[in-house]
Amino acid sequence: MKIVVIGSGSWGTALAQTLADNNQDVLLYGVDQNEIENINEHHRNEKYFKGVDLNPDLKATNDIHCVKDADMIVLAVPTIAIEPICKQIDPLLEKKAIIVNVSKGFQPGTNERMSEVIRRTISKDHLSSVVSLIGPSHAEEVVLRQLTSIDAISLKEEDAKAVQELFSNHYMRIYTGNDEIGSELGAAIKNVMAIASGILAGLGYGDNTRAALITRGLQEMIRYGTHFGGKPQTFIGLTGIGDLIVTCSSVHSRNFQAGYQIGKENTVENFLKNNKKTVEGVRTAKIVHDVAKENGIDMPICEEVYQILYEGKKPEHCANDLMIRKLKAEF
Ligand SMILES: NC(=O)C1=CN([C@@H]2O[C@H](COP(=O)(O)OP(=O)(O)OC[C@H]3O[C@@H](n4cnc5c(N)ncnc54)[C@H](OP(=O)(O)O)[C@@H]3O)[C@@H](O)[C@H]2O)C=CC1
Ligand SMILES: O=C(CO)COP(=O)(O)O
Repeated sequence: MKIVVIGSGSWGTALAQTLADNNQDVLLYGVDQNEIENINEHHRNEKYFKGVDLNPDLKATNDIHCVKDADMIVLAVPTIAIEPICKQIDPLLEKKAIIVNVSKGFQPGTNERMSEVIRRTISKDHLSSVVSLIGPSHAEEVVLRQLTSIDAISLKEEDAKAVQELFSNHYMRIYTGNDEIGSELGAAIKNVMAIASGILAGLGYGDNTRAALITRGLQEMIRYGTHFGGKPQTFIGLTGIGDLIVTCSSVHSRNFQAGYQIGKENTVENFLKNNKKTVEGVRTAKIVHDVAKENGIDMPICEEVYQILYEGKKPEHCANDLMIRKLKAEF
C-alpha cells in the first residue's frame, strides 16, 4: 500500500513515523520547505519536537502530486484546512483511496463533521471510504513511542480493519468501530471541555473540580452526541471518556494550555490576540453553542466556555454560575 500523510505538523509527523516504524511505504507531505529539509536531512521536526530523533526511514516532500497513486491518504491538518485540501487533491487522484481523517472538530459555516466534509468534497470515483483515526493520543507521546490506544472508525468495516493493521504495533494498539457520529462528536466536544478544564486549573482549582468537570462534561457529550444519532456506549470508549481524560488532564493539550492562560489571567483577551497554535476547541465552542441552542440541548459547561470566548464573560464568574444553578438529581 502506498500511503501519503498530508500535514507535517505534530500529529502528521507522529503518525507518519508510526507507519515508517511499521515498514510501510509512507511519504509525509508538508508546505514548509524548512520542515521538509529538517526531516529528510536531519531526521528531526524541531518546530514541533525539539531534540527528538525521528525514524530515519521517514521521508517528506512538498510536492502534492505524490497523492496521485496513493492507496491511503491521511489528512493531518487542522479542521479549517480539510475542505481546501480535499478540493486540492481530488483532481490529482487517479484511483480510489481510503481517506483517513484525524482532525477533531467541525466545518465552519456548515457545522459538518469531518467525515461529511470529506465525502462531500472527494468525488465517489476517488473515495473507497473515510476512516476516522481518533482517540486519546498526544503527538508528543506517540513520537516517543509511548503506549497508545485509539480507534479506526468507518462505515466500511474492511477499511477500518486495513487502517487498524497498518498502524498497530507494540506501542500503538488500534481498535475498530463504526459509530462515526458518536465518535466524531465526542472527539470534537472534548476539546471544549479541555479548555474548561484548563480555565479551572488556571483559576486555581484542583483535582475535585477536574473530576467533576470530566464527569459532567461527559454527560454533555452524551446528550449532544445521542441527540444526533451517536450510540451511548461510544462515549465510554476511547473517543469519548478516553479522549476527554487525556485532554482535560494533560499539559501537552493545546486546548488545556489555552484554557489555563485564560483562567490564570481571568480574561480571554491576550489569548485571542496572541495565539498561533491549533486550538480546535475555540471554533468548536461556538458551533456547539449555536447547534445546542437550536436543538434545545442542555450544555451548561459548553455554554460558559462560549460566554468566556465570545462574550467576554469573566472566567471566575462562569465557575461560580455553574455551581449556583438550581440543584437537581445527577441522572
Ligand atoms: N497534536 C496532537 O496530539 C493531535 C492532534 N489531533 C488533531 O489533528 C489535527 C491537526 O493537528 P496538529 O497536527 O496537532 O496541528 P499542528 O498545528 O501541529 O500542525 C498542522 C499542520 O498542518 C499544516 N497545514 C495547515 N493548513 C494546511 C494546508 N492547507 N495544506 C497543507 N498543510 C497545512 C500546518 O502547516 P503550517 O504550520 O506550515 O501552516 C502544520 O504543519 C487537529 O484537528 C487536531 O485536533 C488529533 C489527535 C492528536
Ligand atoms: O486530541 C488530542 C489528544 O487526543 C490533542 O489535544 P490538543 O489539540 O488539545 O493538543
